[in-house]
Amino acid sequence: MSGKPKLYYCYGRGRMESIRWLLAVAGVEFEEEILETREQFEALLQGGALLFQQIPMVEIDGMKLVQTPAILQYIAAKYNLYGKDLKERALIDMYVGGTTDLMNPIMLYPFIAPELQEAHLNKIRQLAHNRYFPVYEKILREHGNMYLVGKWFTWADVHLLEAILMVEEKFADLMADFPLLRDFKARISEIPTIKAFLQPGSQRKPVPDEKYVETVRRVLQLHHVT
Ligand SMILES: N[C@@H](CCC(=O)N[C@@H](CS)C(=O)NCC(=O)O)C(=O)O
Repeated sequence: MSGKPKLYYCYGRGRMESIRWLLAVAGVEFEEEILETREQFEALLQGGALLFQQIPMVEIDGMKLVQTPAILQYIAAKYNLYGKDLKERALIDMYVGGTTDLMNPIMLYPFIAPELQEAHLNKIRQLAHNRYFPVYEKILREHGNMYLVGKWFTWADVHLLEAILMVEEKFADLMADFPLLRDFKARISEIPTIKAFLQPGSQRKPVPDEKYVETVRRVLQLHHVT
């Protein structure tokens, strides 16, 4: 055992990507076991490693953690990215809740039936433009700080950056209406660990493609997601 956290997931973003982001931004090196076959997944199941028969799973500090929010909260708290007190923590949870609700339909998009994809994409655009991004723009304006919460960057900032990048990949023009979010993105992308994670060759995963979708379906035996 190397002592590094070990991440169990398919080769792709999905629910694991925010965990990769948070570890990378905290400057924590991690290993990955890439699941490509149903047999690998079943071996984990049979070994009792997956509490609810689901991934992501992360081995860290002698634990086998599942449930993405629990994993993220543990990492955020351990590496001082979870605010200075309970009130800051509540704000961080609330803001991460919003970015999660925006990222979930983007994460689901590659699994949507082709005839439903256009409507799904329109819905994502509406959510980003009319519901979530105006809120984060307002928070940055009113907080008057470089970051969303307190005086230092937190998990909420990391999650917002990930959400902005995911939305931009789908709608390159959308950020035009959100100048503070554009500034935020430019500033936070200069934080050294973030800059490194954004470079080619990092453990950041690419935009989902057909191969990723096929692998997830094979490993998880998922047939229909609509
Ligand atoms: N609430 C869980 C949901 C995990 C989840 O749905 N994982 C999917 C893959 S991303 C999975 O393992 N699906 C297989 C199944 O539910 O049987 C979390 O937040 O981690």
